[in-house]
Amino acid sequence: MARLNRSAPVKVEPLIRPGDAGAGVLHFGLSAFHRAHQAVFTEDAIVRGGGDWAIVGVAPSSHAVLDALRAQEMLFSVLTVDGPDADARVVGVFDSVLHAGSEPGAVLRRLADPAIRVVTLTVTEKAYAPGSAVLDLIVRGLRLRETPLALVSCDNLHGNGSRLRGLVGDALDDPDIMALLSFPGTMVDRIVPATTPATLDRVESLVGARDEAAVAAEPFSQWVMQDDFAGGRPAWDLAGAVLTADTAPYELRKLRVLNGVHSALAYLGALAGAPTVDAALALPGCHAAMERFIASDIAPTLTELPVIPYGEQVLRRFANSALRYRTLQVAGDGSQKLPQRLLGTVADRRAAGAVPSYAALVLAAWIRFVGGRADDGTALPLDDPLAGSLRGASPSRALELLSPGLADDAPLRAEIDRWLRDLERHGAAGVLAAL
Ligand SMILES: NC(=O)c1ccc[n+]([C@@H]2O[C@H](COP(=O)([O-])OP(=O)(O)OC[C@H]3O[C@@H](n4cnc5c(N)ncnc54)[C@H](O)[C@@H]3O)[C@@H](O)[C@H]2O)c1
Ligand SMILES: O=P(O)(O)OC[C@@H](O)[C@@H](O)[C@H](O)[C@H](O)CO
Repeated sequence: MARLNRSAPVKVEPLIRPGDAGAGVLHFGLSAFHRAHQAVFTEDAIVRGGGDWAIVGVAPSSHAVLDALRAQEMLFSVLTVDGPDADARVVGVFDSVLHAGSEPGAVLRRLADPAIRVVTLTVTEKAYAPGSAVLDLIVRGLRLRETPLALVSCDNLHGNGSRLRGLVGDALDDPDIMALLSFPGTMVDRIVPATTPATLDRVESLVGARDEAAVAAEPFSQWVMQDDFAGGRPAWDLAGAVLTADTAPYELRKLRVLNGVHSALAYLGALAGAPTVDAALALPGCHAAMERFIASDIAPTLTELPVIPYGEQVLRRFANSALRYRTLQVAGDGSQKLPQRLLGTVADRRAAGAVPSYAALVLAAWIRFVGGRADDGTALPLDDPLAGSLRGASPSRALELLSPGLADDAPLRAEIDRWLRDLERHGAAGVLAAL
């Protein structure tokens, strides 16, 4: 079958074609999530509101997606999957792509280019640290900047806008340039697993061309953002994004409920041998356990938005059997993710004098997971920047690596130890079934 490109005969035409709109957004991280989320919102915004807002994508290190997009003249597909149903869309919103490692000069020129008025990022939690290569490159480019620009973190971090502002401000140390910049907070949400060969085959049959940059995603997609764009923005509101003064309540609810439960399913599921999130949720007792985790531990820490109906919706989304999100993918980088997703819940419940038992179970499952063996003895991979220290660490040391002082909380520690004994004795499936 022919490769997707601008002249390939396809069954699904893109809503816009590369070149129809000039470049206005520079995006770092050609992640699966970016392609299924911001790229789609931005294409819809251009269709409904016009403007030169096509995306220049920057790959921080890997060449794979960049090469595929270049081979396909910037076209790629998004497969929306819902149980047995699937629908494909071809997206033409990319203007061009650059490789940060081998084309840093071109990236710096784009960061200084007045046509670029928004920079977005999906660079994973671990890149938000002083000295990270991608932030260093961005700061080098910002030193050349003379016109207003918004920098928008689209990663799963609480207070992502202020976090990025702090890191950039410290590294830049230049109030005049900082005065040109804004850092709107955002809550981003669409479940987008890593692309598999089955995704590519399904896209091929629906689109009528081979697409090596395709992604699959659930139907649900949400983007809540603070309306603080120093250089203007695409008409994302016309594409369904929610513009609000304060994104914090949305971020907190999403991180603690959706991402917290996702990680719970990842660690418990991986220990029990469940390959995917939907399979973990289907383990006997698991759905009810997650409902209680949300109601008993998470909901009392969130007062501004309804939590229980949101949690029910999240569990329905996780049950989507077509997503096949691997538990091992969600389980990766736990040392970077759990502080965002779980430790706020733990801290708030401890401050209220309660011991969050389900959150303690998730911590125990993570400790057992980093130990490297599933309940049946199968080896588990550990993809984490702290892997070298975590492998072979005692429970106290693992908790200390996650957050200094966590292991010293005696009531919490007793609950984690109780779960560790239960997991050792009965396995994760046995523990869930008995809850
Ligand atoms: N997949 C989802 O369902 C989803 C949903 C909401 C938010 N997100 C956010 O998007 C991010 C990407 O997720 P994905 O599932 O698409 O993963 P992915 O593996 O497709 O993409 C990861 C991206 O991060 C970049 N990256 C990795 N390590 C980096 C580093 N140290 N410095 C700079 N860049 C780095 C990679 O180059 C790649 O572009 C997540 O970390 C998360 O914060 C993902
Ligand atoms: O993308 P990560 O690796 O930070 O986390 C894995 C998932 O929990 C996450 O991507 C969710 O699918 C997503 O946040 C849903 O919007």
